[in-house]
Amino acid sequence: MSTLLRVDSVDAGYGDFQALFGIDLEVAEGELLALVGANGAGKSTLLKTIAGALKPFRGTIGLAGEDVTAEPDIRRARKGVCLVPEGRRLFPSLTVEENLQVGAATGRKGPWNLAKVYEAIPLVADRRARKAARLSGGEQQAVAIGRALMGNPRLLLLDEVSLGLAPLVVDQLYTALPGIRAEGATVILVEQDLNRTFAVADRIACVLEGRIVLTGTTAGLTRDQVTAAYFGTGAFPEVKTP
Ligand SMILES: Nc1ncnc2c1ncn2[C@@H]1O[C@H](COP(=O)(O)OP(=O)(O)OP(=O)(O)O)[C@@H](O)[C@H]1O
Repeated sequence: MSTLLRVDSVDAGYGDFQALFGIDLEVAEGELLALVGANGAGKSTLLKTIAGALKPFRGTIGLAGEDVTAEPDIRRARKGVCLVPEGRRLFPSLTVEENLQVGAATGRKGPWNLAKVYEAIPLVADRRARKAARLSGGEQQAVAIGRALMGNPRLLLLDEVSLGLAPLVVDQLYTALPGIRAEGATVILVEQDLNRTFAVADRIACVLEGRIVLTGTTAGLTRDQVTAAYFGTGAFPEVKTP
């Protein structure tokens, strides 16, 4: 499979503070990669750097063979890179449907439209006429994913979208994932729940204190290895598996 995303020797952070150190990562077209790591490990920072919301101090970000390091998030969005950040970022005075329509502003052609989003995430369909301000946190999160899909993402970056959500909502989001991939999206997600991670991901990358300390296919890694990498205990394999 061809490489969609290539992160090369990336250092990144905020002002004087360095949060990421020498990140190398490749994600193949169509793959689902899960980023795992403790609070503050640097997962969100990595997603922001990939999305172009944060400019790396050093290193490069390649998308489908093109160096996009210098391109801001808006230009990357037009190329299909879409970040669904932690927390709610909807327009509160707009309805759910209007918020979804905002997502189509990338102008990217593709399989996703309102009907498809409603089919994939029924919870969103049920709330379509409601103002975003009147949604629960979980409902807003589900709409944020729907809005991202409306932009026909080529690379969908989901940052802890299940955080604080009711199990029913999380189930609906995870049930929608295979369909999202079948429509052609490559996905990187941050997920704290290892059971879910192992159930949905093709590959896992563990981030510890700003470094990727372990990567491997879900089938090739054990929970113990991932847990040890998460907490920074135990020995990690010296060589990263493909
Ligand atoms: N806007 C910011 N300004 C300064 N430092 C920040 C900012 N955002 C994050 N950091 C710091 O960067 C480091 C990495 O944070 P990041 O949010 O990427 O971690 P994370 O792995 O996503 O954590 P969590 O699981 O808690 O969301 C942390 O030390 C954090 O305090």
